[in-house]
Amino acid sequence: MAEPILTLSGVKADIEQYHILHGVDLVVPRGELTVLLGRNGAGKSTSLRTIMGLTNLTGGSITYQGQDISRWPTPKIARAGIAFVPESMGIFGLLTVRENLVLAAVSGPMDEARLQWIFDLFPPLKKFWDKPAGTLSGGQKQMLAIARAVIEPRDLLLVDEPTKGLAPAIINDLADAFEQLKEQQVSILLVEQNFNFSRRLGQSVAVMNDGAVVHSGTMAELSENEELQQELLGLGLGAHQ
Ligand SMILES: Nc1ncnc2c1ncn2[C@@H]1O[C@H](COP(=O)(O)OP(=O)(O)OP(=O)(O)O)[C@@H](O)[C@H]1O
Repeated sequence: MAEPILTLSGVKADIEQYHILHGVDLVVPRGELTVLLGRNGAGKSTSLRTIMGLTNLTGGSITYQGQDISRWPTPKIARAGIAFVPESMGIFGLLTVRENLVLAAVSGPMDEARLQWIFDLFPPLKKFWDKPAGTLSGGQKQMLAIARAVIEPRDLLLVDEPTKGLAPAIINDLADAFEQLKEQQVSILLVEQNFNFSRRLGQSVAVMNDGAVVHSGTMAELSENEELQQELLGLGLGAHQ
C-alpha cells in the first residue's frame, strides 16, 4: 500500500448533543482512490465534514501529509490542499459554467493548461461554457462541482456521493472521468452507496456502520467476496445495485 496522505485515528465527532462518530479509523493512501461505503446514516458524510473542520471533532486525531490538522479551521485545511465536493455540490445555478470556475480559482486567473485538462476530463463543461449552471443535467452539475474543486492543484479530493440521483449512462460518464483522475494519481476519498460504481473505481475501501469503520482493505478483496458484501452492506448475493 502507498504511504498515507490522510489518517484518521479514533475520530469522534458530535452534532449538537448527538455523538455521531464513535472512533473512526481510516487510512487514505496517496495517489489512490479510496471508497467509503456504508448504509444511510452510517456517518460517511459526517466523516468528510469532520476532515474539513466543518463538524466538531471531540476526540482522536486527523493527520494530513504528516501534520495534525485536527483543530485547524476549515479555510486553513482547504489551503493546505484538501478539496471538498459536498453532496449539495455548491455550484451557482444562475452563473455560467465559466463564471463558476472563475470564482473557484481563488489564487488568480485560471491556468489555461489546467482548464484544458478539465475539458478533457469533462467535455460537457466546454460545450456548455457560457450556459447557466442551473440548466445543466444532474451529471453535468456534478462534473462542474468536481471541476471547481480541482481548478487549482489540490493534493486530496473528498467527494460525497457523486452518483446520487443520476441515470446509469451518466454514472458511466462520471466513472470515466474518475478513471482519468485515478490514472493521474490524484488522491481521492469517495463516499458512495452505489456498489458497482465503487467497485469499478476503488483501490482501497472502508465500510462504516454506526459511526465507526467496521472493515477496511482492498476493493479487490471485497469485490470478490459476496458474503462479506452481504454482511457489511446488506447487498443480496449476486444482486449488485
Ligand atoms: N444536523 C444533524 N443533526 C442531527 N443528527 C444529524 C445531523 N446530520 C447528520 N445527523 C445524523 O448523523 C448520522 C450520520 O449521518 P451522515 O449524513 O454522516 O450519514 P451518511 O453515512 O453520510 O448517510 P447518508 O448517505 O444518508 O448521508 C445519522 O444518524 C444522521 O441522522
